[in-house]
Order: sequence, then C-alpha cells, then structure tokens
Amino acid sequence: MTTLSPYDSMSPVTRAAYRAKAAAADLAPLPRAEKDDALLAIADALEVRTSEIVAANAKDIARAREAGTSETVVDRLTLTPERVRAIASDVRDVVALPDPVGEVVRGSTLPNGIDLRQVRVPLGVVGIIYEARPNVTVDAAALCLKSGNAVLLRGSSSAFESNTALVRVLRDAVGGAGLPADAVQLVPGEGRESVRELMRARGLVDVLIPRGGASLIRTVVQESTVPVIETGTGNCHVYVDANADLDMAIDILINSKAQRPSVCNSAETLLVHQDIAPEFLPRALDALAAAGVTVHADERVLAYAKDSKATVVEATPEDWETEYLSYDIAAAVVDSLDRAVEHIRLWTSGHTEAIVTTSQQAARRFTQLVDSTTVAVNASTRFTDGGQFGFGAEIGISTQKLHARGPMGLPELTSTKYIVTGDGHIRR
Ligand SMILES: NC(=O)C1=CN([C@@H]2O[C@H](COP(=O)(O)OP(=O)(O)OC[C@H]3O[C@@H](n4cnc5c(N)ncnc54)[C@H](OP(=O)(O)O)[C@@H]3O)[C@@H](O)[C@H]2O)C=CC1
Ligand SMILES: N[C@@H](CCC(=O)OP(=O)(O)O)C(=O)O
Repeated sequence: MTTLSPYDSMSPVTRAAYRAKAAAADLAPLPRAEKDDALLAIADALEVRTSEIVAANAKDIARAREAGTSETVVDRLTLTPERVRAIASDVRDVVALPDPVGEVVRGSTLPNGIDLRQVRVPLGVVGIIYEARPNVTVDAAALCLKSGNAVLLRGSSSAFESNTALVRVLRDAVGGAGLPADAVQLVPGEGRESVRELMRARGLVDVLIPRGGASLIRTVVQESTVPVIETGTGNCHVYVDANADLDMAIDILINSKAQRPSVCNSAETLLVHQDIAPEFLPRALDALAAAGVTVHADERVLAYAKDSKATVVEATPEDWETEYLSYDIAAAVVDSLDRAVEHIRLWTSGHTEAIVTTSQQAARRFTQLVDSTTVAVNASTRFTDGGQFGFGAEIGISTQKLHARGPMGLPELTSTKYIVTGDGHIRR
C-alpha cells in the first residue's frame, strides 16, 4: 500500500504555501545572529555566482527584446555585474539594521501588577507579486528573512529566468546557513493562475503585497481573500513655487524626471507658479530638452515653448493622470500654491510630491495640504525609496494608509502581540 503524503493532492502553489508556513514557524524564534549569518551568506553567494545570474538575465532580456519590449522596461529588467554587486550591498545594509522582532513597542505595569508588553512579531508568510525588476526578488527575501518571515515570490513572467536563478542562489545560501530553504520560494508556474491561487490562500499566506501597475493592484484588492497591503503607481509632481531658487528648481526637476524615468518615484508632472513662470519656464524647457524629455504642455506653458529647443506637445486631460515611466512630463502653470495643491489632490496617485520654495510658510502649507505618502521640500521625488531612507531596501511603497504608508522596510513586515505576565492574577 502506498502512503499518500498530505501534500500529494495539493496544487504546487498550495504546497509551496504550506512549506512556507512551516518555514515561517521555524524562523520566528530565531535570534538575530542566525538570520544575519544567512543574509551574509546570501550577499557572498550573489557575488560569487554573478555570472550564473547575469547569464539567466540575458535570456530574459533577449526574450523581452524579441517581444518588442520598450527600453525603459528592459532597463528595469537588466542585471549587470555592477547591479548584482549593488544588490549584494543592499543585503549587507539589511544585516546592519536592528532586528525588529521582539522589539517592545509599548510596555507598562498595570495597577493590578500585571506586566503588559506589546512586542513586534513576524507577519508569518508574506506573498509578493511584483514587477520585472529582479533586484526586488533579493530585496524582498532579505527583508522578509531579517524580519522572521517566509516569503513567496511571484515575480513578473518576463523575469522568470532571472528570478529562478536568483532564488536558486538564495535558497542554497539560506539552506547552507542552516535555516529552512523554504523560507524563500518562487511561486511555481508562469501563468496568472498562480496569482489567483495566492489570492485564495487565506490562512496559509498572512499578507499579500501586490507591487506593480494599476491592473495588478485593482485585481488583487478586489479579488484577494488574503489581507493586502497595496502599493501604487507613481504619478508624482514637482511644484515650483513663486519663491524658488531657480538653479535648485532646475536640478530637482531634472533629477526627479530624468535620473531613472522608469521607476515609480520619478516625476510625471511639473506645476509652476505663474509669478515665476516667465523666468523659470524658458530655462526649464531648455533643461528638459537637454535631458531628452518631451513636454506635454498646457496652453500657458505652450506660450513659453516657442523660442525653446524643447519637444513640446499640447497636453490632453489624460496627461494629468498619466504615469509615463518614460522621458515625458506633463506641465502646467498654476495661479497659486493652493491651485497647485488642488491639481495634485485631483490627479495624484498619492505617491510622492515635491515643492521647491524658499518660503517656509509655503513649504508648511504644502506639506500640510498634500495627502501623499511622501512630501519632499527642496528635494527630488526620487528619494522615496527604502534604501535612500536608510531602511536597507524596501518591499514596496505602500500608497494606502493602513498598517504602513510609504517605503516599507523591516518594522512594516511585522505585526505585534501582547505578552501579559501576571503572578496568578485572575480577573474579578
Ligand atoms: N509603489 C510601489 O512600491 C511600486 C509601484 N510600481 C508601479 O508598478 C508599475 C510598473 O510595473 P509593471 O512593470 O507595469 O508591472 P505589472 O503591473 O505589469 O506587473 C507586475 C506583476 O503583476 C502581475 N500582474 C499584472 N497585472 C496582473 C493582473 N491583472 N492579474 C494578476 N497579475 C497581474 C505581473 O505578472 P506577469 O508578468 O505574468 O504579467 C507581474 O508579476 C508602475 O506603475 C510603477 O509605478 C512598481 C514598483 C513599486
Ligand atoms: N526602489 C525604487 C523606487 C520604487 C520602485 O521600486 O519602483 P519601480 O521601479 O516602479 O518598481 C528606487 O528608487 O530605486
């Protein structure tokens, strides 16, 4: 008689989720040193096995190019030896961070003598569905391991080869360090059915993080029975106030738009106060032209475009809500700071907005009125990033308000529980 394992009748995704749950239980009580050792082993292995990773990535890139994928998407997908080294370095940054597990968030002795502590605990099994950026595979795994969570990674099908190679390296390193390799798993299957199965794995997967475009987020928010932390698209704005340092405003605009246009924290709309427009816009249009940016201009910006070298097209209403992720920017002149805020509140995806101003009063009003995860004053929108914020990396940038908002690092991958310690106390 053959004995059936309970796993035999399960789908590959459910089986992976069960294994993750078992691994999460093993990880939860681990001391920091054991988790850090595994992370260091990961960083070393990434460096030692760079050529294997880059070779797998080359297959994804070739497939993407064959399919006519845009160069911005190919850029997101690309791994070079230098990028792999940067990813390994991010992992070492995570090692250097404190372990959030066990941190006492709140503690007191109640009048009856009971000792009450609220302590951080891992979430358990974290499922992440994410875009064609293979670095996210490692960032997510590193953050989850350090915070005592098992992770189910469902990367983009266009990064399948890269992710398969990366997860092989990660699992070898984790297993080699004596931790359960199933703490890091690629969700089996290349199709969207695996996403649907993850969304139905309530009780096995503790939280699902969709990290990608609007269609993904909508699908997961509407259909998941597993609790979701929503990340969001980045329709980010740069507002140049009446009192702005023009050189600073140009630098911030160009950095926000053109440093890496394919990422969610790059700027998509420029708003300029009417009082500074005559001085600022001619310079801004030339600078945008030099950076290769096409400007989708409202009629007031168009008036300044005649003598500039800029490529300018007339904006349509869709431009205000478009996340180009390319060398394009929408631009409008506004009558006042309050009109800029109104425009932002109407069209933003709630990710990141920046103001350039020398007025403290304007900066205060802007930061109070704008309702986005991050409001930058005299700084580029590109700073909304877990690495830049000192979180080591990020598992995503939450654009919702519950549990976490903005770049999510280690504490955001924990929940809490109360430890009630008495001395034979009973409630009367
Ligand atoms: N706020 C944040 O933290 C972040 C936001 N973003 C945003 O993500 C977008 C870019 O991501 P993009 O490359 O377009 O990624 P996509 O949204 O196209 O894809 C991301 C992942 O979701 C899957 N997916 C997409 N749509 C669905 C769906 N309807 N049902 C089930 N699964 C789905 C994809 O699978 P498959 O590959 O198989 O199609 C892929 O694994 C930008 O808008 C960017 O701003 C990106 C990263 C971080
Ligand atoms: N972490 C990013 C920003 C967030 C992000 O990952 O966005 P995306 O490139 O759209 O997947 C960065 O600035 O590098």
